[in-house]
Amino acid sequence: MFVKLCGLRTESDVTVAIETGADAVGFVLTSSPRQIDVDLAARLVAEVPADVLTVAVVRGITAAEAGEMALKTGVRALQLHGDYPRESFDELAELPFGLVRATALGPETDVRTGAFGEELLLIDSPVAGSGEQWDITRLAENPPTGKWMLAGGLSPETVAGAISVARPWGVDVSSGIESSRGVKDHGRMREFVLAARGQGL
Ligand SMILES: O=C(O)c1ccccc1N[C@@H]1O[C@H](COP(=O)(O)O)[C@@H](O)[C@H]1O
Repeated sequence: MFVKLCGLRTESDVTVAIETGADAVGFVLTSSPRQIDVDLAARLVAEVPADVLTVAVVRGITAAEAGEMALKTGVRALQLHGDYPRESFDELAELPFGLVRATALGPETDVRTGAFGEELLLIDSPVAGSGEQWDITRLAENPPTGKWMLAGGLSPETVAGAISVARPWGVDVSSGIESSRGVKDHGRMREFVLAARGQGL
């Protein structure tokens, strides 16, 4: 199970994420309690070994702005969160990082990974980064294909059950591994990765 830990803000967050064996780490560059600036993100990205995917997470800015920020940080992937159109992905296609299309599940959502040219698809709750759970049984009506990650209200306590219902390729979490909004709980980061890989208590 591919595991992404998102919203890291400090060197110790990054160190612990790497220790847990997480496959990917996310840095939020736009408005959020977890937002960090490009310079700090670049410093944290530089601490991450090559076998861990580094992801810049953005919402509510143009594709051009997102591409410029991602380039400055040196991340290997850019997560476009929200309703970015196909044209935004086309605009960013030649840049030297992969693209993650992050969207909530609606009746018209294209749930085929790669439909917009992205490498990974992320299906999230309607309010990204809120920690709110959503009805993942709806995925059965419109099952995603390819490499797709499940997010939205996951936690060490819920992730194993969510995986058994939704059968994603990977999982992504932010709120569920925090002690308070924006502050990562290193114990919960460890518990989450273990639980996602079926090694929880
Ligand atoms: O984490 C944020 O603050 C955030 C802000 C803007 C866009 C995306 C954001 N996070 C993404 O939301 C999910 C995690 O949600 P949850 O907090 O676990 O419910 C994950 O995809 C993050 O990349």
